[in-house]
Amino acid sequence: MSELNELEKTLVLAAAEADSGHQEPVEPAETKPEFYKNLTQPERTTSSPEPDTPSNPNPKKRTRDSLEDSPPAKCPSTYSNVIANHYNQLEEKGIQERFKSRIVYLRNFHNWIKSMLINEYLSKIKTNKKQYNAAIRVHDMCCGKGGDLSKWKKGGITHLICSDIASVSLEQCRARYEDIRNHSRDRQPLFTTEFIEGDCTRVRLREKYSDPSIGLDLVSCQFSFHYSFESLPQLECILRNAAECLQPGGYFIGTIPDAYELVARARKHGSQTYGNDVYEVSIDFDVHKPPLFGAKYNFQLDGVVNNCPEFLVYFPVLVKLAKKYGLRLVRADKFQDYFERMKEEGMHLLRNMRSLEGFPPPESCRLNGSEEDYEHAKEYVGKDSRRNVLVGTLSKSEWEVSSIYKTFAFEKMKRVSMKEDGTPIFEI
Ligand SMILES: C[S@@+](CC[C@H](N)C(=O)[O-])C[C@H]1O[C@@H](n2cnc3c(N)ncnc32)[C@H](O)[C@@H]1O
Repeated sequence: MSELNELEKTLVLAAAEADSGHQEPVEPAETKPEFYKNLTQPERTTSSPEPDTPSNPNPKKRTRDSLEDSPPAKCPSTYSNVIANHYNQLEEKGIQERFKSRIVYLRNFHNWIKSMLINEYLSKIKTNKKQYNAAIRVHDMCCGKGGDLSKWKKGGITHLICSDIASVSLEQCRARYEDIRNHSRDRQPLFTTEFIEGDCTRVRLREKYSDPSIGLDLVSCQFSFHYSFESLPQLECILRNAAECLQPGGYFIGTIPDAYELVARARKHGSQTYGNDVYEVSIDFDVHKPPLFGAKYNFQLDGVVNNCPEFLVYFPVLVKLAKKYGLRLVRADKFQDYFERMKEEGMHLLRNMRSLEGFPPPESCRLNGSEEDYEHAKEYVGKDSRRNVLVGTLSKSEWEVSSIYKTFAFEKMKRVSMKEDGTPIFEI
């Protein structure tokens, strides 16, 4: 059996072991037909609804010309400062420190997922460009400290807009970019950049672009989109930011926690708080009646105290509302399914990025987790008749975290006409 198959099998095994309760989708309480009606009939909705109680989006009749051109939604000031402060205060850890972390392979594995997702959609964009070497313009929305800069470099893009609410992270991103540029020995010039500090759930970012008429090919929002589900106006605002400068055929991609998974685990454990030695989720809403917006929970990873609230992303609402902004869902995959689909193509990168832990560990090394965390790998190796079989895996605890997440990709539709009231109509 090839090494490739071994890796696959072991990871699949880990997934099965860490079965996180694949249950029937959990329907939030407020999937009211009127709400959907309003989402499907843009002319009857408002771009600035009443500050919502999550269960009552309370749409009013729209007064502005078009959904895309309406002003940023007004929403109550709630958690944005808390979130910005949290990220501003995060310590910048060196590579050595990061490598000692209990969740080093989990972080690397998530980085691999992001790399594969970015490559997948950059490849589609390049294929669709008629002109060889055509410019590729990207917006890394909620870019953080610039963890994806090297991915953009490898992807050969032309221009990158980096935006984030946390000024300290954005400065670190800028410094990282300068560092890459100063150390770049490539003959090809590195992509150009612009950095925008702002809350993408409350501010129209286009007004801050150096060229507001820019046509973007890709908008990427990694591990951040869920912050927008605090309220309907915030979701509307981020969707408009994602969509309005995308060219038809361009993509909006990202990674988010899967609401079904978070709620199903709470129900399975019969508790608002659950987790293992590397993560803990504390849910702040009724898991039997989750609201559409503002379903707040706390996600703590690797024992780091975290008072930063996160919000459940109810995916069907995202898909419905995205259509209003001309975004059509292309696909969404749980991380384990995305891995299944991409593992062969990404096997080389998986190794290079050290995204899996070797089992059994080499003599001089210790396992990252406890012995029980590798029972699945032990069992697998034990069943193999060959001697000295080495497999790549994630510890069960880390896999339980990874299997919470999913990828998504939307494509920007062509705007074909406009209703009398200015509502755009997109090609389906
Ligand atoms: C988990 S980090 C992810 C950073 C980066 N995308 C990555 O994958 O490495 C989440 C980021 O989202 C940013 N963020 C959260 N809410 C935001 C908002 N409303 N507007 C802009 N950025 C936001 C945070 O400041 C933080 O940098």
